[in-house]
Amino acid sequence: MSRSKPHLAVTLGDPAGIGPEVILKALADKSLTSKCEITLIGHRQILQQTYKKLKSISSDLAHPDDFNLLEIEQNEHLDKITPGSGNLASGAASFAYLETAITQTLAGKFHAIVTAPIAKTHWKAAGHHYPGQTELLAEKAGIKRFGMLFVAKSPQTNWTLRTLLATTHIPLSEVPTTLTPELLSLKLDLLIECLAEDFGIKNPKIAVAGLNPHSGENGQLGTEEKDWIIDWIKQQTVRYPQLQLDGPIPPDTLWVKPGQAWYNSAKNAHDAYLALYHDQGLIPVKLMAFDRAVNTTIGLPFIRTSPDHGTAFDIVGKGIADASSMKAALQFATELANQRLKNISS
Ligand SMILES: NC(=O)C1=CN([C@@H]2O[C@H](COP(=O)(O)OP(=O)(O)OC[C@H]3O[C@@H](n4cnc5c(N)ncnc54)[C@H](O)[C@@H]3O)[C@@H](O)[C@H]2O)C=CC1
Ligand SMILES: NCC(=O)COP(=O)(O)O
Repeated sequence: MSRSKPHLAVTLGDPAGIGPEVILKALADKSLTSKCEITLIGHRQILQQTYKKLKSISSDLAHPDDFNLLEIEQNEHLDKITPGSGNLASGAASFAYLETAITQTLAGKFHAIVTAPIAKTHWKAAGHHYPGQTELLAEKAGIKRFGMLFVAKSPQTNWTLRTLLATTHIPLSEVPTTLTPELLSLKLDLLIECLAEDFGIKNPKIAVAGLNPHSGENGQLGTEEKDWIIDWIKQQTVRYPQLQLDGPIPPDTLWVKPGQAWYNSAKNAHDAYLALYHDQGLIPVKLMAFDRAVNTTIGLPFIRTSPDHGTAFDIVGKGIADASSMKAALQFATELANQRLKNISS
């Protein structure tokens, strides 16, 4: 693949959700599309329906015919897709879009995949039992080390919030037993590699959240910190002498400094935050940056980014879906691809 601009595969996500809308809105932004080449992966009929429905209520909307489209041939259920309510048909379609994007990317056709959101329940209805797109990407790429990282740049201070989730789509009750020193070491290794390779941060400052209120208050409010998290943190500074690893920081106060860095001044903020479970990391991310955070899968042999939001079935067809996070996902994929191409050539 030799191109002057990164070539991005953009999957439509669940065709009954807001994916097609935020994609057409994002692609109307020429400052984005001039920096990359785009191939959409999905069904032309879905894009045309979205365009027809929204063109009178949404001023900034790209015409689907202006972009390359890799049409998915699997279309026997297409007439059963109802905008605003996903089902087996929309789950089967969104799965096929991503599968195709991965196969083509592994074959060297694209530098990066940008995915619109899917609904996990509809994948399940279609017989695809994955917690999310992340796990399908990892499985098809043949890797076991991967992580879900959220990245957002503050419009106020230009500071970048980076939050890695140690565990993702599992019930809260399974978090304490899923978290192990081995799992945390794997996620930390990935984070350190990613900070160096993609962000040029060689001596990172990383903060680790506690699991329990007040990080357990010396075992009174939970014992995981006392039992092993505190020791694990000490061991990592031996493994990585260049690393500043702070924690376990009580999970409520952990987010005070990133909040200050986001709105006011980046003094004393960390380069990245390791949250121990989904909502511990994503509530602050979405509070600060719902309109611009990007979900990226680290550890893959290719780039994958996605907006931070879901399918938003409740607002489909109203023309009110905000495309900023999709724009940020396209922008970030382009930046990462350029950075990696630069790393290869230097
Ligand atoms: N990357 C992905 O594929 C993701 C998929 N999901 C999936 O999405 C489905 C719905 O999940 P929810 O928890 O309801 O989250 P959601 O993000 O779809 O919606 C939450 C609320 O935010 C609003 N919203 C979301 N995106 C918006 C946008 N771009 N502009 C304006 N308003 C927006 C929605 O209308 C809704 O009120 C689930 O099946 C979930 O699995 C959720 C998050 C990420
Ligand atoms: N909450 C994040 C999310 O649902 C993203 O999942 P994935 O589909 O990117 O694995």
